[in-house]
Amino acid sequence: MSVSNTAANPRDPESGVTAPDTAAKGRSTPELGEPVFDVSGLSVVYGTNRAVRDVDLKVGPQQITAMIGPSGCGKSTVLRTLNRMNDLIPGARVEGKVTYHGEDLYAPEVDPIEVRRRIGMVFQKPNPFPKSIYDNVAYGPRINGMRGNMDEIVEQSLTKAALWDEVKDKLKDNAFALSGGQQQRLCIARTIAVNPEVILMDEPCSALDPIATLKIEDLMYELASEYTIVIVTHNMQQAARVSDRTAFFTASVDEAGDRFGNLVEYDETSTIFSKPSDQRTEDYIAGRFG
Ligand SMILES: Nc1ncnc2c1ncn2[C@@H]1O[C@H](COP(=O)(O)OP(=O)(O)OP(=O)(O)O)[C@@H](O)[C@H]1O
Repeated sequence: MSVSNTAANPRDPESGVTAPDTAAKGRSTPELGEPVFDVSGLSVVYGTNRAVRDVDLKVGPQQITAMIGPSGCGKSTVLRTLNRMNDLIPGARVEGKVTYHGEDLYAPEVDPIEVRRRIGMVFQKPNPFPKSIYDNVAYGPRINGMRGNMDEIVEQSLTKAALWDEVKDKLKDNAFALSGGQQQRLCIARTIAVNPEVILMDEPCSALDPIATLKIEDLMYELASEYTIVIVTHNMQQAARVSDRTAFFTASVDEAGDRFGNLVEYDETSTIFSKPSDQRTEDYIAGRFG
């Protein structure tokens, strides 16, 4: 599959992309632009359970898209469809369409390993390898056979992950010696090191204290000038602070009594939080359920 990295940067005033006034952190919300992902009629089935149904969602380039909603409404499931992580779950089946730069992500000729290199993922709990800080970052480039100066790749990745200054004098130390917040930034550096275009984040701050959380949020904001970021978060304030667009999911019950997740509303974050069009979104934002 070919990948276009040439989309105009909506955060760059010189790029010709106009921005309406809104939003998180007092910055403008970029136009959606040419979608990186176009999800249509997406359902995910686990065994016989159609856990998520009929999701339509477009993710714009170099911006932060947040998925929020009550527990079990399918946020992580939908996130995993964006880099085919669901392939790794026995019994999971994806129906509908997910395109990445216009190409079917689930076409038979698409290599899921290559998909996961271009579309990286950061998980809820920091999960560094039991290796040195250096080797954690160098691991991906090495197994991908990337050429270039490894010291430079490691330094650049750690710098982009806002960790270089804290670890540059102890690169040979074991990654487990770092704090939780540092370990999560190391995992982000490890993701960046293989040169992805997209970073998916599944509740990346839920295991972190408030200060480490704010550092990761600042980092997300920095990274969004270069990467497309999709984040699942339980923390509504976090979605409001960092994201450009927010998708609100909920869990519904069908006629047969089966529970399923569905997308209620997707819009600019400022709209979702100030004038949502669906009562369920308003209730959730107001803390009336979920
Ligand atoms: N690996 C799996 N095998 C079977 N069912 C699963 C699996 N992962 C998720 N599900 C089911 O899919 C539904 C959606 O779960 P998912 O974890 O995507 O929701 P979520 O909104 O991310 O929840 P949370 O906020 O609690 O993490 C749930 O009913 C869950 O039980």
